[in-house]
Amino acid sequence: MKIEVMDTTLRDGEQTTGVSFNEGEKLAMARLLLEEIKVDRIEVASARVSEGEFAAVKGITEWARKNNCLEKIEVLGFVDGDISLNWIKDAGGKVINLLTKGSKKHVQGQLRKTPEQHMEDVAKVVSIAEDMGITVNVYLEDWSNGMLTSPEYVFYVVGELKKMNVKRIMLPDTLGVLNPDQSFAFCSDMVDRFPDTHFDFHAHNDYDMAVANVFSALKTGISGIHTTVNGLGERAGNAPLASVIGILNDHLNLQNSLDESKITTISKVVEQFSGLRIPENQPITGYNVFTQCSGVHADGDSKDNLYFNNLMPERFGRNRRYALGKTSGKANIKKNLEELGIELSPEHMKKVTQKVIELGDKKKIVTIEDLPFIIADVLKSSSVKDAIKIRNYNLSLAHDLRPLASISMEINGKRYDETAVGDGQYDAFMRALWRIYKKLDKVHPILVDYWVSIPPGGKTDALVETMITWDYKGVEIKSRGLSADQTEAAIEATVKVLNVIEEGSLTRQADWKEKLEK
Ligand SMILES: CC(=O)SCCNC(=O)CCNC(=O)[C@H](O)C(C)(C)COP(=O)(O)OP(=O)(O)OC[C@H]1O[C@@H](n2cnc3c(N)ncnc32)[C@H](O)[C@@H]1OP(=O)(O)O
Repeated sequence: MKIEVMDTTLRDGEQTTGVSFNEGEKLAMARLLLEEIKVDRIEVASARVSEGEFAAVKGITEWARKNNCLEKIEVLGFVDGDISLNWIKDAGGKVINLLTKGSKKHVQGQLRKTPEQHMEDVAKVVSIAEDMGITVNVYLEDWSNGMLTSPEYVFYVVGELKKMNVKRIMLPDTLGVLNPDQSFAFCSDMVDRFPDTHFDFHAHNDYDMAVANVFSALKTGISGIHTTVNGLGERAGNAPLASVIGILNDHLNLQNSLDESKITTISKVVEQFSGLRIPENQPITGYNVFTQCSGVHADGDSKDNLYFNNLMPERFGRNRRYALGKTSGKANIKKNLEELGIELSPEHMKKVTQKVIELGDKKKIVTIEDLPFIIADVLKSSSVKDAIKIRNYNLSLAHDLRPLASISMEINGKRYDETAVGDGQYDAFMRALWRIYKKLDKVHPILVDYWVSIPPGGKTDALVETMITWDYKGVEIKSRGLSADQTEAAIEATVKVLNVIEEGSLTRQADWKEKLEK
């Protein structure tokens, strides 16, 4: 049996706090959902809401008419005689998803009607719809609570609906109260009592069980399910389309029309339009869910794809990535280097790995974009010895006070301490450093240029590369440092140049270059 998927990103998804789609955005999403993802139906709005919503529905129905898919465009409407129906008709719609009450509590408490009166009102709307040539699907709002507290009412309502010209009956867990066992039991009950009825199940994620509930509901033989892109929707949202695709294809093997390779595109589009970021660990669509962080996993992948599951990223138009950080080993780094087309000697590989782990200790993740900087940094410093070491430093920055630096350093095994103020933290650091040099009667290089960059796409927590140009006895030298912190990167570049100077009596520019760029 083929499962029908109705996506309600444009209606329930828009009921997410703070989310409002404009006319153009709604049309773009409608087209992507129907043309690219190939969902069977979409619910695009609630009737009567606003002029903007009317224009949006009109835009979608005009496009759908030209593309022969008007029956796939659905609009939620109310039990209000012909008001919602006229709104839908004027907007060019052909399908109403009629919001009826699925629990006794709601019919009595909100509409203040008896079940019989409610059914009379519903029958009136269905009959008007028939005259207007509008297809009727019916929501049993609060159906899950109806099954928990007034099942006889639910069975009465469905019995009445079966006498009317209703195409589908939609079973919403409106308040997201069900668990998978209850979803299975209640959907089974509906399917058994009312055979030959098209039932859709509509989950909400209040207990983080929307996808699990969809899984259980689909095992009962219901005909369709509702989803939203990125799990948008009222309160905690609905069942995310991407996760539902995963369980339909991998756990239930149920026939469906969805093209999973396009799911990443629509997720990103909806992320942009809704302004709600996809959590980085969101299954299938999250930025990091196809990233292996641990070195052991990367090693296993290289040997025999030992750490892959069925959710291969390529299915969803994505690639596997290997994170760089303190949990990454050689294998992770090798995978990244392969992607960049770089090969390193075992010795350099070891150094790069050490540097990545060291940086990972300070920063959560090192990205592939950081890697060329790290390699350049490690390779450039590999031929220089370590006669000068900064043991400790303390830099202070306070409002209305000049930055202060206290440093403790080692030169050829001897310790020196100094403190200085400066115009910035790095300036204070350098002044303290040069004081030590002055005491030792050592000539120090003069800073002539200071250049800072972050890898492309880097954020405020990205690695920073500092390139400093020095003049030492008339010779221009460049050194670079790399760190998550700009001042630390500058200090690293400084120590590097001091070590090169300390190492020998090189004076020719070519020699400097050779030392620093090897
Ligand atoms: C399953 C779901 O998520 S349901 C989502 C339904 N969609 C929406 O609510 C979309 C946004 N809503 C709106 O823009 C507005 O609520 C409108 C335009 C639909 C109606 O607005 P208003 O006329 O101002 O009414 P209000 O917003 O206060 O809604 C409450 C009224 O609707 C009635 N109502 C509630 N459910 C239904 C229903 N299924 N059918 C008909 N009337 C209903 C209530 O009884 C109440 O009527 P009353 O004022 O006579 O007591």
